[in-house]
Amino acid sequence: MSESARARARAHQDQLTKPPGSLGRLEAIAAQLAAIQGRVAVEVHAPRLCLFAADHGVTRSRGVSPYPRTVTGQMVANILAGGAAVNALSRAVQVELELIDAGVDADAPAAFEGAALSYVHAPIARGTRDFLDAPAMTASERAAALELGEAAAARAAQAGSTLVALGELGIGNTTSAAAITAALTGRPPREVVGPGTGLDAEGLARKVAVVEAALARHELARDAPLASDDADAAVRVLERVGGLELAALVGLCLGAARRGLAVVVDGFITAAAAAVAATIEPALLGYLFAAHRSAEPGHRALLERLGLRPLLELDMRLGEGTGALVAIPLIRAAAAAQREMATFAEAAVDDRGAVHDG
Ligand SMILES: Cc1cc2ncn([C@H]3O[C@H](COP(=O)(O)O)[C@@H](O)[C@H]3O)c2cc1C
Ligand SMILES: O=C(O)c1cccnc1
Repeated sequence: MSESARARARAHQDQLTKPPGSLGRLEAIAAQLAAIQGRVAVEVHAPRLCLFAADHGVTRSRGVSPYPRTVTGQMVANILAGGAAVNALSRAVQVELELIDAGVDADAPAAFEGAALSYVHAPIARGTRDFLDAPAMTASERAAALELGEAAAARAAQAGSTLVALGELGIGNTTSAAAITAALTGRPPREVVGPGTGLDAEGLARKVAVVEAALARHELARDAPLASDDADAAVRVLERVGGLELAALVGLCLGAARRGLAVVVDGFITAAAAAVAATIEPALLGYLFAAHRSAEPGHRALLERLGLRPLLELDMRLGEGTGALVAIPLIRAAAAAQREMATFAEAAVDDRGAVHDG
């Protein structure tokens, strides 16, 4: 992060042909990009959505999602065919899409044609273990998933991207995200567990009980938040109650920030991954943009922990990176204003307080 570039960006913004501060939060976005990129003439080049998919052991018999786990693999096929929300939105906002199978419980899909995306088939396991029985993943699976995310960051940087967006797919992953949220923030499960894809009241009560049991099983339940830099504890939480796509997203966040790329967080699930990553490496915080605030209740607690104010509030609760996608045009617009506008001097526009002789 370059605090001097941030200060220069702020000073430059006050020279541009507009009343000071009149581009509102777009100015804060552009100043943050300046700090990330170390220059005033910021740009959003080749933005890319990295969408990690994986299955969750907790979906086998616990009734935590209204949808069966087979939907994860079927949605992977749908994305490869170009028919998911993430395909339509990434086309609409012109963001590159990379889909990475980090651990889907399905056979490798047949060759695909037509959809404008790249696909990486690198499953670490056929989903996690049920975290009511055992840690969701082993230490070596966790390390491999972090590495998968790190490799995605390296590919994005290699392709010239200056911004990556976080996306996830995995039936049951709002349960994993809620367990992570409770463990990191110290909030009780009933406050951070939500309906996900649409559980009824009975299902919601079951899901709260599952998260409570998982926290007790792994001795993660606590009434206080995890220290903001307790890296070992954050890794432990990830291993015990996380998911392979979540661990890969942690690796992506860390790898992207290390390479000076901005990171756009999507909804509740990606925020859980970002919060784990920021506890491992607090310097990540300066690289994060929160795209929106999901309807899922635990998202608010995570945004508070991260100190992020979401750009949008659209009552979205889909995932796949869809909320991040709709926020990228705002970030792009903020960069364009800072880079392209004329100053008062360049445009010969009188600044405030200029005195006319008559
Ligand atoms: C058809 C379909 C498409 C999706 N795309 C994203 N999700 C989202 O919902 C899932 C998490 O919710 P839960 O924890 O309630 O299962 C994840 O796959 C997430 O990406 C979807 C869910 C469904 C059903
Ligand atoms: O906020 C999210 O990311 C979310 C919420 C529900 C289901 N899938 C994703």
